[in-house]
Amino acid sequence: MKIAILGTGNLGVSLAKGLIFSNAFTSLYLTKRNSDAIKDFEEYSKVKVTADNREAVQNSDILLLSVQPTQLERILEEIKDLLTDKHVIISTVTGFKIPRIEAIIGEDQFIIRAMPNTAIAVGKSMTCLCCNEKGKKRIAIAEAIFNRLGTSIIIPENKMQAATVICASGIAFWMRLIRATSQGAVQLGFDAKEAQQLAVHTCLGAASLLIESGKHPEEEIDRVTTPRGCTIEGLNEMEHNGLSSSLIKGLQASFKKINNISEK
Ligand SMILES: NC(=O)C1=CN([C@@H]2O[C@H](COP(=O)(O)OP(=O)(O)OC[C@H]3O[C@@H](n4cnc5c(N)ncnc54)[C@H](OP(=O)(O)O)[C@@H]3O)[C@@H](O)[C@H]2O)C=CC1
Ligand SMILES: O=C(O)[C@@H]1CCC=N1
Repeated sequence: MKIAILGTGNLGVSLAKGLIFSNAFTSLYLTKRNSDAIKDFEEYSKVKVTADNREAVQNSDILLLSVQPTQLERILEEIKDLLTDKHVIISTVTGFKIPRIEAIIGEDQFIIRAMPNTAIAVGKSMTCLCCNEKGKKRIAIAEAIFNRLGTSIIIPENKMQAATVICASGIAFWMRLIRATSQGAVQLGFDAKEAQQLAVHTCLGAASLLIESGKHPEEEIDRVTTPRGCTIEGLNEMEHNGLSSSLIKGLQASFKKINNISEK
């Protein structure tokens, strides 16, 4: 696959790392106006760094667009006359809906929206996908790419904002939960390094249990909570202080914000 990432910033760099470490391309163009900032990627074979989006488009088939929402229109205008039937356009841009993309480059393009997260750098992204009518013929390509770099599901476009909150912003939310666990572990006597190790591997264990078993979290919780034991004592104290409620409210606030941004 000849892939280009147009707009190699925070997410684009994560995408590039994931693609490089999974060796998932025959050539990879990375673009950025300040391309010097990502020059180091040229150390990898088959990777080309440039500020020239048009050169990248002409030499690639899969175009991953990963700029800020306010920057997407400009880049689409810049490349639209170069688009042919070989191109699959995959946008990770938040809130920039397919009809807006079609209004710039036309409906007769394979257009896919992807909402990955930065864990794509280590092949562990949860990525949600949707596409335009024509894109249905190429969605399997996007699935192949994102399944190699984690897990993907196809969803209707009207759920992409919610997916952004849960999966993309979700990385930040989980990081805070891990940090809080580490802080608690330090208070209980572990040094900072040990505390983080305990927190991340316990978090990984919890997620792995649910992935492998497909069970509801509460079923696994029941296995841990000894009657009158320390687990239920801790859980109830957390809930009295609003753990679940706080998380749900945070997700709702994030969702409200993303809808406001997208309307502008
Ligand atoms: N960060 C995340 O975890 C996630 C982000 N997203 C979405 O992905 C998109 C990218 O996010 P993020 O990586 O955080 O944003 P960044 O601002 O970090 O990256 C955008 C990059 O695009 C480059 N750029 C801007 N204009 C052009 C242009 N005309 N040609 C080439 N490159 C250009 C910028 O560099 P320069 O100015 O040098 O050109 C910058 O490095 C956003 O729409 C975001 O909402 C989605 C999921 C997760
Ligand atoms: O914080 C943001 O708005 C973007 C979208 C998801 C991740 N970063």
